[in-house]
Amino acid sequence: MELPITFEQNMRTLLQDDYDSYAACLDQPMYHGIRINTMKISVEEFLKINPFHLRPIPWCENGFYYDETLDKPSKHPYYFAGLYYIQEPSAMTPANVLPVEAGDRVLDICAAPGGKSTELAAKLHGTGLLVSNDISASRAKALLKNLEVFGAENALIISEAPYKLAERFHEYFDKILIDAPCSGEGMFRKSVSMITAWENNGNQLFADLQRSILDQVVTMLKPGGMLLYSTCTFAPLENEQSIEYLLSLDDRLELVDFHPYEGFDHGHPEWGNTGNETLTRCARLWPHKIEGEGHFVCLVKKQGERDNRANYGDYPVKRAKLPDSVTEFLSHTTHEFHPERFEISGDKLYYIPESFPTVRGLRILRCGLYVGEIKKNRFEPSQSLAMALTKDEFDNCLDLSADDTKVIKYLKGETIDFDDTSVKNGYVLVCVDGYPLGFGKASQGVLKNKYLPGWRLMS
Ligand SMILES: C[S@@+](CC[C@H](N)C(=O)[O-])C[C@H]1O[C@@H](n2cnc3c(N)ncnc32)[C@H](O)[C@@H]1O
Repeated sequence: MELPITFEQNMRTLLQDDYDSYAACLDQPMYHGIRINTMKISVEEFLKINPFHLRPIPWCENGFYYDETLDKPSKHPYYFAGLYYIQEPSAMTPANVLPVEAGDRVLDICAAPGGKSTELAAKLHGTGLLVSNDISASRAKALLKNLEVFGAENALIISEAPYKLAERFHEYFDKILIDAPCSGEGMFRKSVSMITAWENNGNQLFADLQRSILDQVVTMLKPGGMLLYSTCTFAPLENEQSIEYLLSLDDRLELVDFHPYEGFDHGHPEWGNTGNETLTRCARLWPHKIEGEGHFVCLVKKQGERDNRANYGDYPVKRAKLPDSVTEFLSHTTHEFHPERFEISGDKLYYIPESFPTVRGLRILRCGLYVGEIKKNRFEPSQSLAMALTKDEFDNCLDLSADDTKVIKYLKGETIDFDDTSVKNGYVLVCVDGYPLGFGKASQGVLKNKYLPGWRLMS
């Protein structure tokens, strides 16, 4: 692969004798992975129904390599059921390393399109709060979709500049992930357009951006909380030196040693400016040392006592009496809903997470779970509700097997005929091998398609 001369010189300086094996590996095919959504299915259960050629990714319990010459996971119905996320293997490390606990308030500040947020949501498993933010409104829409497909109910999806969040969320979060915008030197094998972008932008532009994000993020972390910084680039200016900058912002911050996986390199104090030996606690993933494209990852703790009692919500839910049409619909599901957390906004019904902040004035894409639309005398359940349910939680399901041609027809938005006599007229939760895909409306063996038009399978 032809690399920019300056980049090559930089890498030769960093890698020295290893440079040739790095350059040679760029001519090999890249690695592809899927990460199982443990909120919907355990790894063990997935492996029982797995249709792909999988191999475990050593550093991620729920991550697997697939064979892209044989497998097309983005076309499989299980993808539409949210059973996994397609992700470059080394990019699985950050959300895997951040020790998210049940009930945590978690911020993912550069979250789109959701590769890490979907795993953070799975780790929270419906507890606590996930605030997923991305400054790009268009990218935040993809983030929203991916979190909805995953079945996340407890997410607040925002598109704001970090300073706007810092004004609102002082020492608010238990865990923060900063998957920083970067020069993407670990993406060259994935896309040659990244090489052109590198030539146009260089490293300094991103180093400045990273520092401006770190300035804000550090004030939002609770004492006793942890933050994880990651990039998919190799330049010390955007890695060790960004961390030196971060550590200079607050005396309470210190690097945490996390389990060193085989093949991971440590951070390099000699590539920084301060000689801080604890930089060895960072991890570097190199594409010539592991089966992945490369990453930089480090975990930082803010010393102090963590006050978990502060994890209450201050969101003033405007409790409204639910219309009969909603109550009737909800009588068909055993999904756990606390009546005091429903909110009606216009004709839309939302279910607000327990720990929820006041969000007025922020550019919000979603507050909690969008449950559905209240029409004149009826209620239309949403696609996101279907994705948040399990098959057992709805009393009228049409369960199809993955190789049934009706599944693809359903995903394409077509009306389907069925002969399952146990399916009653009215709303039906359509499932593939027991995992929900969306709703339909049945009448005498014909299913009117309610799969969200924007999500439909195109080819
Ligand atoms: C490396 S990507 C994030 C990838 C994402 N974490 C994932 O795993 O799917 C960096 C993201 O940072 C966003 N970004 C750039 N500048 C930002 C800023 N000042 N504040 C928040 N997000 C920013 C970009 O829009 C981009 O989506």
